Amino acid sequence: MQIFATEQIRAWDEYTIRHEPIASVDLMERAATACYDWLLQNNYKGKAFTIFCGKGNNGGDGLVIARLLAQTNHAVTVNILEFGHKGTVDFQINLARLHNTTATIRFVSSEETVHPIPTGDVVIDALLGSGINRPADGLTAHLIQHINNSNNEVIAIDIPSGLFVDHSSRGNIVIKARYTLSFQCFKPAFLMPENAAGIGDVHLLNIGLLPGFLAIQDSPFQLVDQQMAQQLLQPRKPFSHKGDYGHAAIIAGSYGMMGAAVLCARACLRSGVGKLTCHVPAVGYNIMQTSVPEGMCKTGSPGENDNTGHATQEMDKYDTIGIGPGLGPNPANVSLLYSVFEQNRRPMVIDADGLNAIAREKALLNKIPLGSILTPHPKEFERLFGKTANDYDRIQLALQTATDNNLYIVLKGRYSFIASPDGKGYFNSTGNPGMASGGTGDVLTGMITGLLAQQYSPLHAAILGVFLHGRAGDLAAAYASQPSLIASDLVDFLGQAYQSL
Ligand SMILES: NC(=O)C1=CN([C@@H]2O[C@H](COP(=O)(O)OP(=O)(O)OC[C@H]3O[C@@H](n4cnc5c(N)ncnc54)[C@H](OP(=O)(O)O)[C@@H]3O)[C@@H](O)[C@H]2O)[C@H](O)CC1
Ligand SMILES: [K+]
Repeated sequence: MQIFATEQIRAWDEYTIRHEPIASVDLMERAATACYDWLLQNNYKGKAFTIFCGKGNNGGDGLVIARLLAQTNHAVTVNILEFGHKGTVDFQINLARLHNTTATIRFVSSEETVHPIPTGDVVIDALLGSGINRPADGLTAHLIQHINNSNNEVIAIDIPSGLFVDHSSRGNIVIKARYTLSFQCFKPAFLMPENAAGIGDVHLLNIGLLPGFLAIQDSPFQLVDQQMAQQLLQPRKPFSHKGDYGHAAIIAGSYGMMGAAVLCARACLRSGVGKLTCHVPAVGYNIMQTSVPEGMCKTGSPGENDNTGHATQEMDKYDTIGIGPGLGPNPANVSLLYSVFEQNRRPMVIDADGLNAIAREKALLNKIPLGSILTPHPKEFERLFGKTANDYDRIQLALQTATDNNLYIVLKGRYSFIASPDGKGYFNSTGNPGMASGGTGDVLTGMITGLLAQQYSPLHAAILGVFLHGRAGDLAAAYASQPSLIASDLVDFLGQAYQSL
């Protein structure tokens, strides 16, 4: 699914108006009716509503919702924020239509004319939508704060008022919504952690914008959804053997952190790899052989209770390598990476302490095999590439770094972001907060490594890996719960995640 910026959303509206064809006021009716239907289907039937409208088309949506609610015997009060002009044409048409209903209409022209919001009323926020072009200030900001301070439940239409669609809103005064009812496609603002406090749960409503637009409009950002993941999945061949699915190596683990190696290796196996060799220090030999019997195991100094030595011979024989989970903050990681990068020039996966070693020894960045996948969480990303002012800048920096170094960067988070060297970015749609616990990243590294070994391209391995990882988390959380979810569950549910595609 494409993710569009403000101008593209506007262009899609216009395309639909022209080609369907449909009058813009009727498209507004359709959008607002979708919101009204959502309210009735989600236990808001019979409630009282206080609706705040600006004088743009977002406000117009609010007026239509008000009319539909009033016509079905809901108590509705509409507060219209005076912008000092008459409002858009569709706003005016719908204001005239609203006058014929039982809705109470008030105009808010100063702080003195702001009424308290009755306790228990559901607030609909239709002050500002995608037409916002500056931070809310003055009376607009006052109204937003008034709504936020009321403790009433707020449902934002299209986007919480005050939030910019496609650039940072840091410092803005923004509506804090319980739900955001938005139209047709995700907006970049919904995917940024910095906006988490305002957007609540986002529900996308289909308002019938014409799909033909998607063929003529490219977007640098896409949402990885079921359809995209399905298209990437390669079926297994009927007459195949383990040699057809690649030989992966996992270089991981240290004293006290062998669990990371186990999780990573088990995830790699479950992803469908043909053969796996685990490179761990001697201290972890028994652990690996017992916990991951399907994998082979190599240690740096066999027989010794050695914490540091990872075998580095014959690295070139692997189709790919996943390196980093649980290596620990060991200075020897730097020379380990030099050795691995020198011997094997195929795309590989680098995570955790592998990334931290590169952050320490920046010269390693130029040695990484082209097309490799880096999987940092935000802190690791910062150590590697520096601080950014906001989430949008971080995404731009990830894209720039991916392009400059011919690498893929998987920036882990609620909507993990994959930066591709061609300048395109992919936000993953699966996953849940239950996955915010130790070891889930090690599982992801194992999965992507396994997919790379099976000859998925780096981009496809990264996309499918993050999608399946999140899906496994969603299935595990549905089976038990989010708080109880642990990284091993992701490995256990990976089979069902594949099945769900
Ligand atoms: N397909 C769809 O997505 C549909 C969306 N619809 C709805 O339309 C809005 C977008 O409507 P638009 O009229 O373009 O914009 P807004 O209503 O968001 O804003 C209107 C004007 O407000 C002014 N503005 C901008 N920023 C501020 C601010 N910080 N404070 C005060 N006023 C502000 C600005 O005008 P100026 O002349 O003052 O610059 C805006 O133009 C979309 O969000 C949907 O809700 C349609 O219903 C159809 C389908
Ligand atoms: K809004």
